[in-house]
Amino acid sequence: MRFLDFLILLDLFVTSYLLDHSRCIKDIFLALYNYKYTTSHVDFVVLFFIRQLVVLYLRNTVEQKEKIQKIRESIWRYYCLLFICGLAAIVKLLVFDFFGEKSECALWSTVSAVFFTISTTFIIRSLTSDGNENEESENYKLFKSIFNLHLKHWSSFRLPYFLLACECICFVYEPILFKKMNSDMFGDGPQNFSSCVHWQLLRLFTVILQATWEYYMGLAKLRATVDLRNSVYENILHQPISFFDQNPSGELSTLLSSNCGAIASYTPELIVSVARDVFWVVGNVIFLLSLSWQLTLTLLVSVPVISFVSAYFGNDKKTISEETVASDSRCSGITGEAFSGARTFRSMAAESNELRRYNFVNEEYYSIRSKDVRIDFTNEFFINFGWRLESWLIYGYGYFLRKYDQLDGQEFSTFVLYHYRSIYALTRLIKLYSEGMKTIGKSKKVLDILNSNPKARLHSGTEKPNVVGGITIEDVNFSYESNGRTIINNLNLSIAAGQTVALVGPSGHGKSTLVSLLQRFYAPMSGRILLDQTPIQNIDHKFYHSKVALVAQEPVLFSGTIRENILYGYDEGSEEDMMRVAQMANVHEFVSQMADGYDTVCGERGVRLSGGQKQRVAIARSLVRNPRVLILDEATSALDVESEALVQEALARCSQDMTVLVIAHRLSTVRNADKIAVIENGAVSAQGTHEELMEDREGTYFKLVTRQSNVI
Ligand SMILES: Nc1ncnc2c1ncn2[C@@H]1O[C@H](COP(=O)(O)OP(=O)(O)OP(=O)(O)O)[C@@H](O)[C@H]1O
Repeated sequence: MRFLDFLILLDLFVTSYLLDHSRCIKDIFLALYNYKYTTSHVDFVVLFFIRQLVVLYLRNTVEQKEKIQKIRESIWRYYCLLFICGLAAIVKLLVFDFFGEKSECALWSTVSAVFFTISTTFIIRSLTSDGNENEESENYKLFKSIFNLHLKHWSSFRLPYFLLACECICFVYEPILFKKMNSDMFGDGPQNFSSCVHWQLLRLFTVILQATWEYYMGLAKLRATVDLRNSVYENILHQPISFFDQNPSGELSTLLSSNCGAIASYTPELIVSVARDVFWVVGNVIFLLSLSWQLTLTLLVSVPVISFVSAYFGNDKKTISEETVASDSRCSGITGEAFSGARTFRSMAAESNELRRYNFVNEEYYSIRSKDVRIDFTNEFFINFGWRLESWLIYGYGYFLRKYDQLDGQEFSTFVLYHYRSIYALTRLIKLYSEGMKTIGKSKKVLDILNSNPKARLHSGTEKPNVVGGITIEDVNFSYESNGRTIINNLNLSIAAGQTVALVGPSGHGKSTLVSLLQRFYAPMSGRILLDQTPIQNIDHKFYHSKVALVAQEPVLFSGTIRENILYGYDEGSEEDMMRVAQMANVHEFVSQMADGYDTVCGERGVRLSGGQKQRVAIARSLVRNPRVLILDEATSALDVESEALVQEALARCSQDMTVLVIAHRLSTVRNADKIAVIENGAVSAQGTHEELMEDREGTYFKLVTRQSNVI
C-alpha cells in the first residue's frame, strides 16, 4: 500500500512539474479557451485526474473489507480505464511528435499509466485474495519444487545452457549486422559485399550453436526424466499398502510414463524460452526503437490484450491438466484391468461390456480435453488478433509517416521483418504461463510422492532379534482408512513357536485383515503384535519378511524364469538354496520335465504355469529364506484335488519346524491343527482343538463344520 501511495505522490509531483514547465497550470483557462488537440496540454491534466481518481478509489476501497468482493468482480473496468489513459497518452505523444511539439508530459502519462496498471494489479490482487491466496502460494511452492528438481541435474545442463547463452548473444548482434548489410548492399552509397558475408557467417555460427545445445539439452532432459522416474518409482514401491488401496495402478503408471517427462522437461524449456525469447525480444525491441521509436510505441497497444487473455485462462489450464491426469489414469485403469483379466472377459463373452466401460471413460476424457482445446483456441485467437491489430497499426501508421516523409521505406520493411521475429518470440513467452500451469497441474501428485519419504517409515524398524517363531497379538484394533469401519476389534491371540494354528470363521469377519497386520501391510490403530518378545514394527523390514513368509490364495509370479521367481528378492540365494526349496515344494518334479528346466519363462503373472504349479513355485519362493513363521492364506482353496494334495504334501514337509498360521475355508484341511481360532466380528470368539470346539453345539465352529458336511 505504501508503494501505491508513493506512486500517487510521484505522479502528482512529476505531472505538476511538467505541466508547470509547459505553463499549462498557470494559463489553464487560456489553454481551455484556445484548446487544440495537436498542441494543448490540457488533456494531460484530464488523464492525470482520471488515473489518480481510479487508483485513489481502488486504494481506499481495498481498505474497506466489505467492498473487496465488489472490487474483485469489477477490477477489469479499472484496468480498462488505466489502459485507455495510457493509450490516449501514446496517441497524444505521437501526434505531438508529428507536429514537432515538446512531449515530456505525454511520455510521463504513458509511463505512469503502465506503472499504475502493473503495481495496482499486484497490490490489489494480494490484498483482495482469500482462497486464491492459498492456491497461489501452492502454485509457487510447486513451481519451486519443480525448479529444485532441475537443480539436481545442473551439471548435465551446464554445457547446453552455456551454448544457449552464446546463441542469445548472437541473436542480439544479428540485427546490427543485418542493418549494416542492408545499407551496404542496398543503400544509396557504394556497394560492399563483406558485411553480407559477416552476417551470413554469424547466422551459420548461430545454426551450429543451436544444433549443438539442442543435442546436449535433449540428452540432459532424457537423463533428468529417467532419474525422476526412478526416484518416483522407488518412492511408490516404498509406500504403505494403503497408498495402493487408494491410488489405482493406472494412475500410477501414467504418473511414471507421462508426468515425470513433462516435469523434468519443463524447467529447461522455461529457461530456454526465457533466455532465448527475452534476449530476442529485448534485442529486437532495441533495434525496432532505433529504426522508429514512433512505430515501436504502437506495439504497446496489444500487450494488455494478450497478457489479460493469457492470465485469464492460465488457472483453467491447471485445473484441466489435473482433471486430464485423473481421466487418463481412469482410462489406463480400465484397459489394465481388461488386459490382465483377458481370460475373464473372454470366458464371459464380455468384450462389448469392456468396450462400453472404456467408451464411457474415453468420452469423459474427450469432454475434459475439449475444454482444453476450446481454451487453446480462444487463447490463440486473441493472441493472433492482438498481433493483427499491431500489424494494422504498423502498416497504417507507417503509411502515414512515409506519406509525410518521416520514415524511410527501406527502414520500414526492415521494421516489419523484425516485428515478425519479435512476435514469434513473444508468442512463445506468453504461452509459457499456460504451459507452466499445465505442468503444475501434472506435478502435484508426483511431488507429493517424492516428498512423502516412505522409505524412512518402511525402514523405521532396525532390530534383528533371534527368532524362534512365537506370535502374540495383544488388544489389537484396526480399521481401513478408506471406510473407517472397525474390522479388528480388540483381538487377542497367542501362538507358540512351532504350533500350527488355523483361523476360521464367517466370511468378511477379518481373517485376511489379521494376516495383513501380521505382514505389516498396515499398522494397528492400537494394541501390539509381538514376534517372540519384539514388537513387529521394531524389526528390520527385510529381516522380518525373511522370518515371516506368506503364501497367498492367488500368488502373483513375475514375468521372469522359474529360477528368478523362486529367488525373487533374495539376492544372496544360491543355486543350492533354490534346489533345496524346489525339492521341498514339489517344484522339481514338474520343472525337470520342462525343456528349459528352471529357465522356463513364467509369463506375465505366471500365466504359462498351471494353478498348482504356480502355487508350488510360490511356496518355494516363501521358503527360500528359511522363515520361522509361515502364513498360508487359503493357499490351496483355488486348486483341484490332485494339485491340492501335492501342495498339501509339500506344505506338510516344509513346515515341520515352523510356526504355521493357516486361513482355511475348507475346515477338513485344518482338523489336525494344534489350535483353531474362530474369528468373528474382528475378535477371537472361541479357540481350541477341533475336538474341543466341536463340543460346543451352539458355537460358530460347530455350525460351520456341520454346514460344510451337509453340503458335501
Ligand atoms: N483394502 C481394504 N479396504 C477397505 N476395506 C477392506 C479392505 N480389505 C478388506 N476390507 C473389508 O474388511 C472386512 C474384512 O475383510 P477380510 O478380507 O479381512 O475378511 P475375511 O474374514 O478374510 O473374509 P473371507 O473369509 O471372505 O476372505 C470386509 O468387510 C472387507 O470389506
